[in-house]
Amino acid sequence: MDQAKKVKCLYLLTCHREMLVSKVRSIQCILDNLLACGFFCEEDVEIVQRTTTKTAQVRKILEFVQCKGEEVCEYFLFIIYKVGDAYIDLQPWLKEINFHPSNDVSVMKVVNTDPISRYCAKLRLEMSRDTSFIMSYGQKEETHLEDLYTDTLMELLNNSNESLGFVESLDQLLGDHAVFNPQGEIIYVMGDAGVGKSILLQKLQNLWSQKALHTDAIFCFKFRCRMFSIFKESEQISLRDLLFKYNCHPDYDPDDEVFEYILRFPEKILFTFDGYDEIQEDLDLLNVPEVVSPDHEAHPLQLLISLLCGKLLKNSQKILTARTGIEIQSKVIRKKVALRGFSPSHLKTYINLHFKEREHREQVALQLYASPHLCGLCSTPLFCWIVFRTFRHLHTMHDSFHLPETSITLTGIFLLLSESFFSHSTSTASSLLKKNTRCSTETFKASLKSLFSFAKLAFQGLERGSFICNQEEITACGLTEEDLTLGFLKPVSEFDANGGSANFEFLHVTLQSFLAAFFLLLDDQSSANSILKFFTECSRKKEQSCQLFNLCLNDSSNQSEKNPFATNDHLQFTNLFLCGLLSKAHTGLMEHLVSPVLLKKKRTLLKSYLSTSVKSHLHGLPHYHSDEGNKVHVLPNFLWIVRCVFETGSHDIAYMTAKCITANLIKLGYCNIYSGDCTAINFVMQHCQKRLGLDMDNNNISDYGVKQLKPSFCKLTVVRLSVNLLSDSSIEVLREELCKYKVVEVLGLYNNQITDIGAKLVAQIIEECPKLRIVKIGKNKITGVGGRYLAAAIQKSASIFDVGMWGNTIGDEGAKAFAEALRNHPNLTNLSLSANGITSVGGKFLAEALKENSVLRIFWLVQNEMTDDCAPHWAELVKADTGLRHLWLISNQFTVSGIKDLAEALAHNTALQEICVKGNQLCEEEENKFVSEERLRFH
Ligand SMILES: Nc1ncnc2c1ncn2[C@@H]1O[C@H](COP(=O)(O)OP(=O)(O)OP(=O)(O)O)[C@@H](O)[C@H]1O
Repeated sequence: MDQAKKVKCLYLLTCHREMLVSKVRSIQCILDNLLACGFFCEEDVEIVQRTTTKTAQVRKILEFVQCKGEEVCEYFLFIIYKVGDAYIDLQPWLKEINFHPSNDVSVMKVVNTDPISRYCAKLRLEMSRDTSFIMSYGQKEETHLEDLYTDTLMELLNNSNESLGFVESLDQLLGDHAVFNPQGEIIYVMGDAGVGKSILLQKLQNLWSQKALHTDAIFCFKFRCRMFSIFKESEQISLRDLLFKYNCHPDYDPDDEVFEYILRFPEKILFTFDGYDEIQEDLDLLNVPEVVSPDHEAHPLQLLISLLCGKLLKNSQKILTARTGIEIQSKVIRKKVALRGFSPSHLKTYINLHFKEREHREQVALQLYASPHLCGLCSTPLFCWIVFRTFRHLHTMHDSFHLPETSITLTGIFLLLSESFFSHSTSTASSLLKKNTRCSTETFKASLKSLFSFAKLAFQGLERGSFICNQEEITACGLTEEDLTLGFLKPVSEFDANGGSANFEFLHVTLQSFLAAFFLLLDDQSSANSILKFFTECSRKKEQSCQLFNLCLNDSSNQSEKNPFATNDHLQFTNLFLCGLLSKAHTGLMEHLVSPVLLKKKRTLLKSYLSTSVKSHLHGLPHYHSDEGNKVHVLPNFLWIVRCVFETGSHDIAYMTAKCITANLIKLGYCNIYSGDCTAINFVMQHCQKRLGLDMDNNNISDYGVKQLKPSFCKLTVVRLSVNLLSDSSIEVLREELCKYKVVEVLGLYNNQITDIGAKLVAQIIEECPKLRIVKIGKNKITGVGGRYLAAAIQKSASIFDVGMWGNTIGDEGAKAFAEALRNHPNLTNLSLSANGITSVGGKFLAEALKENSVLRIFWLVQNEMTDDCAPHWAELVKADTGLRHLWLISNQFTVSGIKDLAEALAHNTALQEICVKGNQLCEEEENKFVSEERLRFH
C-alpha cells in the first residue's frame, strides 16, 4: 500500500467521524474481528463494552483504531465493506469514497458475527430445509420440489380483472411489471382449489433461500393464514413474537438489533401469507382498535390485518394467496395474479417429470389425451397429481395404466386416491405380487374402520370450521399410529411455537371435504336428511366479501356478522363428493360399506333436494331482454349445482335442470369455470330440447373445455368464448361442429390465442353459417394473412352485420382486403379495425372502398397509424355522404391539416353524427380552431 493511501484511511475516519458514530450499528461484529486479528486485546474490548451508549462505544472504537495506525483503520473499513448487510447505511458512503481494500488487508479474514447477517443466514437455511420437499406427499413419499415443480399459467390482471398478459418468470411476480396501484402493498395471487397457490409460494420461498430470486429482500417470513385461526380469542402476542416465535428465532442478538433493523428497513422483508380464505374467525374479535405500534400486543389476526394494510411494517413486500372469489379492496392491492393451472405444454412437462420411462409416459399420455375431460381435470395440478399417482399405483399393483371409466369424475379420482392409500396398508407380502384384477371393494371393506375414523375426523373439522386437528381429536376418532402413516394426514410443524401437542391436517382441504362427504354417507346414527347439512349452509351463506379489510380501511358498520369472509368452497366440495358417492356408478362399492336401505334413502333425499334447489335457483333469477334474446345471468352457485348434477350422473336431474332453463341465452360470464367444468355443463346441455345461447366469456375453459362442449354445439345459437385461453385447436373443433349444424348466430372469440390458422377456420365458419350475424375476434394473434381470409369470407356472407377485429396486427394488407369486403357489402353495419397497425396506405383503400358502401354505420379505426396522407381520401368519403354515422379516428397521426380536410368535408355531409379525432397530433390551440364544427369531436 502506498503512503498516500495509508494517510487516507486514517484521515477518512477523522473527517467522517460524526457520520460513522451515528451510522455504525453492529458493534459486536467489529470488536470480534478486531480481536480475532490481534488488533485489539481483551482489555480494549472490555473498555469499549463498559461505555454505556452505542455512540460512545463507536467513538471509543474509532479512538483506539486511529491510535493503532493506518492498517487498523483500513481493516476497520474493510469489516464494514465485507459485512454489507450489517452496515447497510454505510455502503453508499464506501462507494462515494471509492473504498477498495489494499492487497494486504483484503487477505485478512473477516468473520460475520453480526446478529442480522446471522439471522438472515438462519432464515435462509431454515427456509431451504422447509421448502425443498413437497410435503403433501405424506411422510413416506417426500418428493423434491425441484423434481416436480412445473410452471403454471399465471395471468396478470388489472383492477377490473382484465388481463395484462402472463407472468413470464417468477422474478416478474415481485417486480414492478403490471403494478396497477403503486400505493398498494399486496401482491394478490388467486386461484381455485388445488391450482398451486401454496406450491407457487413454496417455489418462491425456495428460490429466495437459494438467493436465486430477484429481490433485495433479506428476510422472508412465511405464514399460512389458517394458523391465525388456532389462537384463542383472548390470546395476545407482539409483532416480535409473531416473527420470531412463529417463524425463526435470532440465536444471538443481545441488543435486539435484528428487530430494530426489521423496523427500520421493512422494505427488506418479504412476507408470504398463504390461504387468506382459510381464516375462519369471528369478527367480533376485531372489534377493538387497530394495532399500529410494533410494541403493542394484540390478537395475531389483528397483527396480520395491520401488516396487510401497511399499518405495521409499511413498505414490506407481501404476497397473499386466496381462493378465487374472495374479493379484497383494490386500495391495498399492488398487483393481481390469477393462477390458471397447467396449459397443454405444462401438462406434457409434468408427465415427463412424473414418469421417467418413455414407455410409461406414452401409455399415460395416450389415455390422457383420449379424454378431454381427464385433460380438463388435469389442468388443475392437484387433480393431475392424484391422477398420476393413481396411474403409478395401478401400474405398481396391477401392471396396468388403465383408469376405469367410472373414475373419470372428481369423486372417482378421490376414491382411487383413497384406495391406493388403503391398499398399501392392506397388501401383505404375498399380495404384493402384481395382481391382474383390482378389487376396490375388498380394499375398502378391509379398511372400513379406518375410513370411518378419517371420515369422522374430516367431518368434525369442517363442522367447526377447522382444517387442523390435534392428537386428542385424532385418537378420539379411533385412529391409530399406523393410520397416520397411510398418507391422508400430514403433520403441521409451523404451529408448535407453544410446545403444544402435534397438529395434523389433511393432505389437502379437498381430501378433507371428500372424507367429510364419506362420513355423511356412512353415518347411520344421525337422521338421513343430515346429509343435506352443508347444502343448506351453502345456500344460506351470503356473498363473500372483504369485511376484514373494511375494518382496517373503512369504518365498517356491520361488524357482528360471523365468518362473513370465509369461503365455503370446502363445503361445496363436500356436497359435490356426496353427489358422486351416492351416484349410480358407485352403488356397487357403496352397498358394501353402508346398508342398501340407508343408501337408497339417502340417494332419494339427495335427488329430491337437488331437483328442488335447481328449480328454485333458476326460477328465482331475473331475465333480461337483449339483442340476442331473453337472457338470464346465473350466479356462481349455479356452477356448483351443475357440478353436483354431473357428479350424480343422473339423467333425470340433468333433464330437469335443462328444462328449467327457460331463457334463450344463458350467461355464465366471470363464473370461474375451468376446463374440467365443461363436461358438467355439456351433460346438462345434452338434455336441453331447444336451441340456446351460451355466454361463457371471461372464464378459464381452454382448449380442453371446448372439446368437452363438442356435443352441445349442435344447439348453440350464441357461442361466446371470449377471454378463455383458446388456441387454434379450439377453433378447429368449432369449425367442425358449427359448420355441421349451421345454427350459430353469434360467435365471440375476443382475447384468445388465435393465429392466422384459426382465422382461416373462423373464415370458413363465416362462409358456411348463413345465420351468423356477429363475429368478435379482436385481441388475438391475427396478421394480414388471417385478415385476408376473414375479409374474403365476410365479403361472401350476406348475414354478417357486426365484426370486431380490434387489437390484431392485420396492417395494410388486411386493411386492403377489408376494403374489398366493404365495397358493396349488403349488410355489414358495424366494423372495428382499431389497433391493427393500419397506415395511410390501408387508410386510402378503406376510404375509397367505403364510397361504394351504403350500409356501414359505425367504423372504428382507433389507434392506427394513419397520417394526413390519407386525409383527403377520408374527406372524399365524408363528402360522398354514404350513410356512415360514426367514424372513429381517435389516436392516429393526423395533424391540423388533415383534420381541416375532414372538417371542410363535413359541411357536405348529412348522415355523419360524429367523427372522433381525439389523440391525434394537434395541440389544444389547434383543436380549438374547430370548435364550430360540433360533429368533429376532440373529447
Ligand atoms: N406448479 C406445480 N408443479 C407441480 N405440482 C404442483 C404445482 N402446483 C400444485 N401442484 C400439486 O398440486 C398440489 C396442490 O397444490 P397447492 O396446495 O399449491 O394448491 P392450492 O392452490 O394452494 O390449493 P388450496 O386453495 O386448496 O389450498 C400440490 O401438493 C402438488 O402436488
